[in-house]
Amino acid sequence: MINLEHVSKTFDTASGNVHAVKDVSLHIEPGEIFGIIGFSGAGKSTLVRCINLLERPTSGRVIVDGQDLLELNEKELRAVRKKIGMIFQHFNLMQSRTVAQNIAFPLKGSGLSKAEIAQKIDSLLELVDLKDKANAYPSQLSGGQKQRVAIARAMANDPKVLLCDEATSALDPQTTQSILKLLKEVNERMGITIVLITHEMAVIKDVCHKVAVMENGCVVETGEIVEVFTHTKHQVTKNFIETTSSVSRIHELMAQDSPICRLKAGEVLVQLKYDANNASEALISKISRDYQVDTNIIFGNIEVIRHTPIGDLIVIFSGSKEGIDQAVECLKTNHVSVEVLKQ
Ligand SMILES: Nc1ncnc2c1ncn2[C@@H]1O[C@H](COP(=O)(O)OP(=O)(O)OP(=O)(O)O)[C@@H](O)[C@H]1O
Repeated sequence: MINLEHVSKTFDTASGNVHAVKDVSLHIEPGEIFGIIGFSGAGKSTLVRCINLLERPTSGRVIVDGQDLLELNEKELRAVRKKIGMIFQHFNLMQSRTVAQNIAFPLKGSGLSKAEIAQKIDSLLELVDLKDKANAYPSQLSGGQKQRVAIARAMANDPKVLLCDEATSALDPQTTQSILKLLKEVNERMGITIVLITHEMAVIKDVCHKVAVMENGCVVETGEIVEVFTHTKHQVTKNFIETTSSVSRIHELMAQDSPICRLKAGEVLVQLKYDANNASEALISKISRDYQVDTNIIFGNIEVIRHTPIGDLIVIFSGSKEGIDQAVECLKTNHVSVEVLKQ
């Protein structure tokens, strides 16, 4: 659906060049919810704005639904942009217009009759559950309701793609959940491809199928969400995942030299990560049997991401050095991620 090929964007500023996006290539499948996560300034917004050419890349290709956007003239680009809706952190609603007028705005020049537009607004209000607010003004709405209006407006032209730039960052956790649920519904019911920027891993975990992690203008890691959570490659990704997991407390406990992670001679403290396909319980009894390695589970966490249970365990292995090495190898061969924290 969306192909970004070697996309770079450099801003020419008074204080020199800013390389906001550096040689990014991404492939986003139709119907996918694709998350882009990174800390402030990583280049997320610039990259997403390259998808509808709100920013023109300095180099590279942007292909949406088979069309190379950089080769289109203004008129062709306007037509393509209608099929790419966008929502923003601060909603960008027109304050002097009602909810219904805001939603109707993108339908100007669409050729639809007044009755057809009224019907369309009605069904969009129903979709975002705001039927009773058609004549309200944005100032009379809560943040979550404003974002619902923005979603309805972005959907007015039946887009194929919806770009969400920090769409939940200004909302409280409960409202965030309700907006994410609505985005999931839009994706599942209408098959709309969603590209979602955030700096919160919890948002990615809740709704995305795939994720790209950005740092300093580059994509440093990308993949299926379960794979990225269970076989994390890059330190930035680890830092983001730690914000959503209680298991990361182990690092604090180690720094405090807590008694629960003090080791006796020959013991090793490890973190195991696994998904439902390689559940570690059976493997733990296997390594105990085959290599005489005892496993003491200190604490752990199991959560369900994209219908897949993902486990994260902190354990102490005790046994011979050779036995522990073989046990670690056995776990890795069975696709359990093993990180030695202390030995
Ligand atoms: N129009 C612009 N002119 C000059 N520099 C810009 C412009 N837009 C963005 N930048 C710079 O590009 C870099 C990436 O910014 P961008 O907004 O894409 O990052 P981000 O990851 O979305 O950050 P945030 O989460 O804070 O929005 C930053 O250093 C920013 O200052």
